[in-house]
Amino acid sequence: DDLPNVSILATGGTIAGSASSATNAEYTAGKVMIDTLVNAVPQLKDIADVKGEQIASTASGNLTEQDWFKLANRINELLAQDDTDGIVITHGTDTIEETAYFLNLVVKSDKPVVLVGAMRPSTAISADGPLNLYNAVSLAGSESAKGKGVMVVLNDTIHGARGVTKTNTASVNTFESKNGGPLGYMSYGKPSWVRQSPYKHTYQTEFDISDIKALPTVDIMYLYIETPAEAVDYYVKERKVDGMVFAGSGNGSLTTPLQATMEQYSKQLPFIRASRTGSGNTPDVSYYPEFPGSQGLSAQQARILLKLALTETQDPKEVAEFFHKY
Ligand SMILES: NC(=O)C[C@H](N)C(=O)O
Repeated sequence: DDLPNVSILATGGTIAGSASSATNAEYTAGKVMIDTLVNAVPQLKDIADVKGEQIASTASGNLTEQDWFKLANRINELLAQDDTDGIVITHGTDTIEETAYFLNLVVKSDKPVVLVGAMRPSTAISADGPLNLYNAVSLAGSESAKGKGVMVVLNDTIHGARGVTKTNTASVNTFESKNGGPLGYMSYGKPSWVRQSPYKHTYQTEFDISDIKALPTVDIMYLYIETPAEAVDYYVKERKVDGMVFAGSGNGSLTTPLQATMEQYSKQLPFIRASRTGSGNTPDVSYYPEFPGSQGLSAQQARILLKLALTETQDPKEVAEFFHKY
């Protein structure tokens, strides 16, 4: 047949969750294996030739950098083959925005890569996973999804990896694309597009993890009234971080004591200013010359870019430039 070949790489999450009844709010994530999820949506065979692989089976907060390497290397291997047209990754929604952005920076192909999850477990009344999976497989096999970067699909919406974030603990409409809006929408497998990302991604990026065994250590500190400045000493001296991201207040503001402590280390390692507000720009500003803004990236996405930037350069000024490109 001339259906597209789509590989589904499964990692767990609520889409593979199972509860004791169809109305129980408590469930175990990552219980149901990929073949069962695929068999639950027989319509998939009308839109693609689907192959499934189990990469992990967990709630997404438990995924590790080693899982990311496994996933990224497998995706690059599959997409290099002529008989793979696109990839779907089933994933828990809690951290889907982190894996999506990581893959957006390290996948070396313009073929579609789509992450998909669900807010209701597979056993629930009106489970959202089956239609989300149908949309994801269809999108991964779509010619028009090529070159758009890694995408996240839930609730009939196509989000680009940069800026997508979970905004609600329970709603099926939890995902939003901050600072720009979604790339498009899905209607029973049919994509329609409204924008493109102006940032570099996938086949355009300079990052290459194929020979890397571990990424530099980057942690996040969250700012609030009376944030202990000595926590910075702990991260630098005890944790021995290679860089740090601050979820600052407002557009990446710091407290005066925090700024003073950070300045002691600013020649040694980069500190990036993100925001705890959840949206809006975090620009470079003249009053914090040593501390570049994340340019609107959330702290958790800025951490990933900083890790990858540190594989290319240790120079804080050069690191800062990556935040304007990606
Ligand atoms: N809706 C979900 O998928 C949440 C789940 N705890 C996870 O991220 O694995």
